[in-house]
Amino acid sequence: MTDSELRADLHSIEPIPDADRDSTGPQQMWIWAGANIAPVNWALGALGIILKLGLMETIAVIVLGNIVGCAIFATFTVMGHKTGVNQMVLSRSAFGVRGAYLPSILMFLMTLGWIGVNTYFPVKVSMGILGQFGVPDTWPIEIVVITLVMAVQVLIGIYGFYAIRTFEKYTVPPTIAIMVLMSVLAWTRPGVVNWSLTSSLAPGAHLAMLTLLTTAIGVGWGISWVTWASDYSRFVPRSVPSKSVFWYSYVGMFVPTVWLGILGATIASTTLDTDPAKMVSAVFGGPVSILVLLMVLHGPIATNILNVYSATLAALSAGLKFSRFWLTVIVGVAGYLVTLYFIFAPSFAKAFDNWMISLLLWMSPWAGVVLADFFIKRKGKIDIAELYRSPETSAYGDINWAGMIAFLAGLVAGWLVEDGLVGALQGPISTNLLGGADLSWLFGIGVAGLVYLGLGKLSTSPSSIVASGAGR
Ligand SMILES: Nc1ccnc(=O)[nH]1
Repeated sequence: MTDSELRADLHSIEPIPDADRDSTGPQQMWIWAGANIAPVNWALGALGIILKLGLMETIAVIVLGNIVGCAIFATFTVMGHKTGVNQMVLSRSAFGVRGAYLPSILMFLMTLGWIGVNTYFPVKVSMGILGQFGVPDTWPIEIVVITLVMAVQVLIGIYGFYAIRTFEKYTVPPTIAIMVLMSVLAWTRPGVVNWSLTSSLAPGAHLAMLTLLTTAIGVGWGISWVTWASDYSRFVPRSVPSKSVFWYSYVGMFVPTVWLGILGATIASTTLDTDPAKMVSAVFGGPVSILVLLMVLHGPIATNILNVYSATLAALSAGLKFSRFWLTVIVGVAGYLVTLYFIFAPSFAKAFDNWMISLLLWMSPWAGVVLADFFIKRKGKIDIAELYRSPETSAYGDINWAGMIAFLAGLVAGWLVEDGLVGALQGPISTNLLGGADLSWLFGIGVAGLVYLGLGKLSTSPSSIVASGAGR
């Protein structure tokens, strides 16, 4: 596959010209719904049960957390819609042209990790279903399944936005139908759900776990998508109001995330296990399992095509210039490694929690800085041409130290009040003063945003001059 074959249907990181901005609100909704009708979203709910919350409170954490988290996410889609620019180039206005290389590289690496995370579940479920047909669950067969799933998702992903939105538009509605069928089966059959499951934790540990899971599976889920948001909303024309971009993206992310989280929690309430293969074979047999297999295989593809596409944009935004061929190789290899890590980890639930908590640690302060810069400091007005000038000449500067310092401050603040499952992710304030509560996402965003605005008041950086003369 060469660059020229793809160029026609693929934009890079330049602003999308008005003539090419032909996406719609509903398409944005299908994109985010598709990305979240993924089996990994079952894990969100199952995680609450495995880490010993009761069923109803797990459901409450998922619902209430996502009301907030999806709003934070949807706010970021507005940025791309207003400017036509992808998320990582947009963050140059807060971090400087080369300063933004830092989040771009973090975003690139994290995205490769997600590809592996998303591949774990479908591989496990496929093995469970194949097992019902007599195929043994051995590691060579797992490797074959991982390879097939990885190959398809990487191929679609490198085709870019137009392939993605068309794929999601047609595949998401039937997938939703399967999701509904699964839910009806799971929720109406006797013995599948233990509705009265309550927490076995002592009161103090219980409260700490509620806050930890609010970060990991509640508010954190929406935040975990913010660095992708504008990459897709930049294709929606200016004639569509930003408000409708916000709401379509919100609903697209909220509904499947919450729904599948609840489905995962309810099934886990009796299996008490996150092993998705066990979850599926415990509840669905025969022909239904084939449908479930289809949904399960669709999920990672729908998610990972976004990951592959946005990983490319992040790499380009970091100034890296490598061919699509090498990108594909890197993506494939990294995806394999992370998938293997999860498959061989003794506890998927704990590995997944560590993954979520540690990536939110940098994403929350990043989000705080970017929100404060775009919506408060610049009031939504960006001088787009300046984002693309050389580091020496751009009005946004080479490295904006206010952005960097605020990011670091938010990172430290978030860590101090974080309480993950391993020592490195347990901050002293949380363990010593807060009884183990985790408030990392909130302090990460809040402290980073406030420090950024505070530093802006102290100095008149070149960028604040541009803000007043903003144009498009
Ligand atoms: N939560 C996620 C964010 C980004 N990519 C994913 O695959 N998942």
